[in-house]
Amino acid sequence: MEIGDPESLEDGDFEDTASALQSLMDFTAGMVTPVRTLRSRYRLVRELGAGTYGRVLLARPRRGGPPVALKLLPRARASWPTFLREFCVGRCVSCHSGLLSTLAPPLQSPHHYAFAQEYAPCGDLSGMLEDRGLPEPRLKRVGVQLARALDFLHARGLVHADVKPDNVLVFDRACRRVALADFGLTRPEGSPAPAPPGPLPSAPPELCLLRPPDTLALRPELDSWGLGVLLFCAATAHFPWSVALAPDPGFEAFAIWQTACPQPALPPAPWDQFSPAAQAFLRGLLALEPEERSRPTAVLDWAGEAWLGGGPWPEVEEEEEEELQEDSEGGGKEEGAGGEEEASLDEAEQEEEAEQEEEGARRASPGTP
Ligand SMILES: Nc1ncnc2c1ncn2[C@@H]1O[C@H](COP(=O)(O)OP(=O)(O)OP(=O)(O)O)[C@@H](O)[C@H]1O
Repeated sequence: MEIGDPESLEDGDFEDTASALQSLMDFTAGMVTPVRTLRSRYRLVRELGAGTYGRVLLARPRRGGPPVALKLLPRARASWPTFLREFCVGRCVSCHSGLLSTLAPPLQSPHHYAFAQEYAPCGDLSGMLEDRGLPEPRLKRVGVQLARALDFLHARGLVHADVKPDNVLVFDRACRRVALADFGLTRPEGSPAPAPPGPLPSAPPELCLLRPPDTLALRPELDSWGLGVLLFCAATAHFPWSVALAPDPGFEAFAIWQTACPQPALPPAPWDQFSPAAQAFLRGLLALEPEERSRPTAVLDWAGEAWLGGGPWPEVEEEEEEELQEDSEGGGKEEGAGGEEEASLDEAEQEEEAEQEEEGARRASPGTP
């Protein structure tokens, strides 16, 4: 069975998905290409970002072709199965435009595991939200694309488990294409999820309440909550709370609104800046009880309605004007599209240099351990 086959996963069968993924990982283990240095394959241009587990570099394949985002997992921190799982999940879901494509072959150098992914020229969504939220047309595009992407993952028995603005990559400033990335925590539905290492604003209450060593079986409802928080962030440029637990004041006000019976005529701030349609789907995605939560595709039912107050939105004029502006400034252009100087040595290159030097030294003195 392939994990990309929804027919065989009608019941979201954990055993089937987990064993299919394990088989794929076993097979892929024999295909990981050893390289003496990553620079033999790629020209490393600059760092795109860094996360908990690794770093991502803009890189140009030496064989030619478009620039890629090279994800490096230091072998000192990432285990072999962790690397294989992230690569295999990424490959399996690469056919969906709302999920970032992972490119073969996976590589291992003396210090890193690595694989390439398609490069998103506009970076991640959190970078677009520094000052203000997205205007309505872009917000809707983000919501619709991510709802479909999550539905695709869930239909294959997988739970992303890390839906947040940092993990949404943007290909153009109008958000005509965005893709969910970072499959480092993606697991078959039903897998045990540990308590988060610290308070996370995108984690649902059931995960925030978990105390080590307890675990929680991963369900798609975890991603529904992540999508609800993400859409709030995309609209307002803020998280609704620091953590989804009392006594966080933002969360308490929301929880009182969610459970009030009868419902008050007006929602509390900041939820009152959303239209009644958006309030309805956000309350569904952010239901406090996981079993009452809407599927991500609930967003699609409301795509024809206004989501924000303050409209009407001059969609065509606004977007076209901005795109023209970007074109004239060269924004969204393929970066490193040939002819550029190789970047001065950054940290990753220095590491690679060190690898080469170490190896040279070992060869020069064969008796040294
Ligand atoms: N394909 C890409 N194109 C452009 N930028 C990227 C790409 N992939 C990653 N980045 C940038 O690098 C950052 C870190 O990437 P990623 O989330 O994959 O790393 P991570 O170590 O798994 O992070 P986390 O701590 O969230 O687990 C992203 O938030 C983004 O800013």
